[in-house]
Amino acid sequence: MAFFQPKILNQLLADFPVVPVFYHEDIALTQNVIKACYDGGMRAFEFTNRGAKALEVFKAIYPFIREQCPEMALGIGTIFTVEQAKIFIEAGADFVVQPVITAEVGAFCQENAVAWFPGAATLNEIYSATQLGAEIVKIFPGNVVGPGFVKSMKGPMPNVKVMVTGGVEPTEESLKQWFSAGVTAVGMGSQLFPASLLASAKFDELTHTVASLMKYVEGLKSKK
Ligand SMILES: O=C(O)C(=O)C[C@H](O)[C@H](O)COP(=O)(O)O
Repeated sequence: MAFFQPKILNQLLADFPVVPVFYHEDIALTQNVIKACYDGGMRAFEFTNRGAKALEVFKAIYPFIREQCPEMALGIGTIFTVEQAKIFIEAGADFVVQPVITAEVGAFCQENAVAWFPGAATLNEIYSATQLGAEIVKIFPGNVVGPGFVKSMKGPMPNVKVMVTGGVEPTEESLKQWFSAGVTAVGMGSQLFPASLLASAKFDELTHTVASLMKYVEGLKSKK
């Protein structure tokens, strides 16, 4: 059973609206990354199902998070099937992220009281996702559609909440553009965790970057 129920998770994303998206097969490195993100103020972490060791690493980071980062939710991304959703939910996933919409995955998450963030890149897909029960729809790939897409989409669908991922840059300018376009949250992966940073193991630097991004977003939200 998920530690964070969907309603609480959705609020957590709205309150801490920058979500790190990460995969690595090294458990210790992944734990260091998680702790750095937590210390910098992030409260939801998306680990992606992108490699053969995804389940093994997930099972190791779950207890680490519960012990060392008690206010952080752990989700699983890159889920396509119910079988995949099932094994990660059994391993403790608080939320399930998809690059696509699989209605059966949505239904399975709802039956198990786990927050579900399906991926959409068109208005039809966004609409379908909400009809299937998604409270926050992931817009992916963000760098392809751009902030203008979110702004225009909010015209006919002002109440739909979106989290954009894919190519989101960890800079103030990029955050300003996305949040002023109307996103509820953003996810960021490769640009927040460049290979050079992971190789140098400068986790203090990561905490510092995360803290300044979170502070900047807090400022953007309070201006609204
Ligand atoms: O597959 C999923 O379920 C995902 O969540 C996809 C990720 O959001 C992006 O791969 C992150 O993109 P970058 O920030 O460009 O690294």
